[in-house]
Amino acid sequence: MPAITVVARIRPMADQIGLTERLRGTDTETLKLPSLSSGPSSAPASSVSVSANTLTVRTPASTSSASSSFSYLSSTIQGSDQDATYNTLGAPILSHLANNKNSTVLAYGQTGSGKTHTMFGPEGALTNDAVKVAHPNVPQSWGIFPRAAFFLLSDPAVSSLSISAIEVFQEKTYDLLNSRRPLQMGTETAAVYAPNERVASLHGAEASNGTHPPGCRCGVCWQAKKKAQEERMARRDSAQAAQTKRAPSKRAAAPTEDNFRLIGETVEVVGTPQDIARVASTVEATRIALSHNLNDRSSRSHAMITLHLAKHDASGRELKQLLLGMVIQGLAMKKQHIPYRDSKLTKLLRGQLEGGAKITICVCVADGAEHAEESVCTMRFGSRCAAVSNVAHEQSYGEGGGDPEEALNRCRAELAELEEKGFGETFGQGFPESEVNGYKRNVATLSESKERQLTFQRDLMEAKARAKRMGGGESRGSKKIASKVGELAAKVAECKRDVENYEGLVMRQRSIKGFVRAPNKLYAKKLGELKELEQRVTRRGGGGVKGSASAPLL
Ligand SMILES: Nc1ncnc2c1ncn2[C@@H]1O[C@H](COP(=O)(O)OP(=O)(O)OP(=O)(O)O)[C@@H](O)[C@H]1O
Repeated sequence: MPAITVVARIRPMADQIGLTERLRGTDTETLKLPSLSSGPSSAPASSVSVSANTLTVRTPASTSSASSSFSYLSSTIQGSDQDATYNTLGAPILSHLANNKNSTVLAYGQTGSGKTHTMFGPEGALTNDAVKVAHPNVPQSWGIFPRAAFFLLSDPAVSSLSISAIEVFQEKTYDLLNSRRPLQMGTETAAVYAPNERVASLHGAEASNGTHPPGCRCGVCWQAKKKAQEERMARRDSAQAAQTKRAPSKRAAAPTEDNFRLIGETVEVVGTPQDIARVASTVEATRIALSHNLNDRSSRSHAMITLHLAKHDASGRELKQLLLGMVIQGLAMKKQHIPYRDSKLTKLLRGQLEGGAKITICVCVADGAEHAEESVCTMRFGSRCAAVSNVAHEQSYGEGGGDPEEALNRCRAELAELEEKGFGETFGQGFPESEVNGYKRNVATLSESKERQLTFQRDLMEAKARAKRMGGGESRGSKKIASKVGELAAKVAECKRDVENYEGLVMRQRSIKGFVRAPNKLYAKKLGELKELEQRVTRRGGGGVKGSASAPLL
């Protein structure tokens, strides 16, 4: 039985939902739409169709003549109905939680494909007014996260509910419920805030200078809105404190149970639908404010919201978690490589992807010719998820039975952790910062190039195996796979050259007397293990992807 259920949500075409889409990285140009048909029609063409649970993406003739069909889905959600979306994605996972299992819903897709809409709802939906109007029901426009929280609140078996929310951006983690304060990955018991780390800066200017129109969605205005909201909350809290003559903080005291605070993030207790709206809109506002101000953010920022619930049952207090994640697909993998395998995101998700947790992945695709290529990438990611079966992850390095690629991912993650703790290489005094940074960049590029090489090597192995199964010949399919094999072989060769170049550079820099100081012994040992594992994986051609429920997915 598959460990992961994959559902597709199709965002209607931009003109059907009153959306003006923009070219990535610019605020001014609108998207140029490649035509799916050779006809003169200027209307944007639909690129996604669904029949039963098979989803077909038609790619524009300019880039490819083929259409791709995917039939691994357990269901599909079309249109804007949030009730239907919750019934398909949220409700089953809540019943799993009721059986005392941790659960995860992950929305994955390109920017603008509807992840936030699915998880939170449309912008501006998370308000007290919406709660009032819908009372006693859940606001119709709300997405899965606030809805799940709403239903958990009304579950008599749930004795307390709290929420934490973090962002993973460029391999750093931030607290979305505490002004995006940097967090450090910690052990379950030793979670701490990262000291002396700068928060990625927002607009320097004062917000709301009177020149912005009402309803303006720029980063400055979002920041101002968030600040005003926080001030309102603080005023409300102190008014309540005066009434009850006791400390009113909505912030929960640090829970004693270790697994409540995996990385030291803020955990807010929620007790009413209004609390849910407040917390959810704070998370949304913090994310959106950032998206206007950090150029590269939209291709690299992921959010994870966790609902922590405590239940009283016969065996005492039970703690369960529902993780709701939004993972942005890196701009069509070919444009930039994001080394997900050893990433923070993977590390954070790993716990959820193991041991009986129910996982539902919602692959989000946007209808429209301009999104077709990205949609195919997203659907391919979904197919990798759907193929995952439950596999134990306990094998340790070097044991004959362990998957070396998985061991490699684990080893990389552990090295990163040691590095964060300051156990890695240090630098001699008197060397300019630019030189040290240049060295670090080279090391990072080297590691990325190795990762790319392994990825392409594995894809090449798979393509070769497929070519062999097809038996060659002149059919269109055979020719296509043969050309894919050639393409991948060229990429592997290119990566190999990069690896050699950067290895040379790094070695030269390391040989400068006094520049690099030896790392801590533990780090050095781990580095040795890493090299050995890299060789093992390279020897077997990148390893297999089958069966891993953690790192290889992301
Ligand atoms: N099913 C839908 N029905 C109506 N509108 C939708 C739907 N899905 C998305 N939208 C709208 O499309 C726009 C982009 O969607 P959304 O912000 O959810 O994308 P996203 O995947 O979260 O993007 P990003 O990764 O950049 O944060 C929003 O205005 C959203 O409300």
